[in-house]
Amino acid sequence: MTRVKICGVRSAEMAEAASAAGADAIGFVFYAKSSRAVTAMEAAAVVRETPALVTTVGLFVNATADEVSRILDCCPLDCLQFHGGESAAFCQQFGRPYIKVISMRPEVDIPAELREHSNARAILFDAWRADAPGGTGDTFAWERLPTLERPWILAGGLTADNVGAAIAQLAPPAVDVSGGVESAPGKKDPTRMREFIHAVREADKRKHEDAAA
Ligand SMILES: O=C(O)c1ccccc1NCC(=O)[C@H](O)[C@H](O)COP(=O)(O)O
Repeated sequence: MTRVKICGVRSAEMAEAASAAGADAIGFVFYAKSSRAVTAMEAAAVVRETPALVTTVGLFVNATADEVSRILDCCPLDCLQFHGGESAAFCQQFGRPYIKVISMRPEVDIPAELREHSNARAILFDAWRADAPGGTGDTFAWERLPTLERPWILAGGLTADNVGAAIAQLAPPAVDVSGGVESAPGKKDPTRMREFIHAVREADKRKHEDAAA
């Protein structure tokens, strides 16, 4: 079954709606320039209310170690996600599993990134844009993805309309969505979250049926 991460959750209501829709994980954006940014205290209040089996993920973009540690002091996140140029040594110092993002800029050296982050719990492939490190709603050319024998997550411009094709073509272990399940920047929409996860489950079902045929 394809796992689903909903990124950019800002309130207990959004977390509850994501969980009710069937999300496996929710992400909190600790990047002040984002319309989805939350403070450590805001995220901590949501994490306290999040059902036990939903994984909570904190996103950082070239934050300092002090900033990450201060957030972890008050917000018991399950996992960290790094969207900038962070080294493996930086990502591993917090004693939490981490997801490393590879932004698909034209010149990215994917094998080198994979080697550097060989201890990452998962690799997330996202679209690249010079003026924003993530959550852009842009897709990228999926044929650029490497074949991987380790956990990875597909992100970048996913919606209820294209996630089925992504699963059929690429069989990602997990998908990540933000803008595609919003009604306005930073506002997660319960109906869109349900539609997105329904599309994921339908694609999983088709894959299962095809494999059995
Ligand atoms: O969501 C943001 O605003 C954001 C800002 C800075 C770094 C990362 C950010 N989001 C990270 C995510 O994991 C998004 O879900 C991912 O980039 C996909 O976003 P979208 O294309 O809108 O589905």
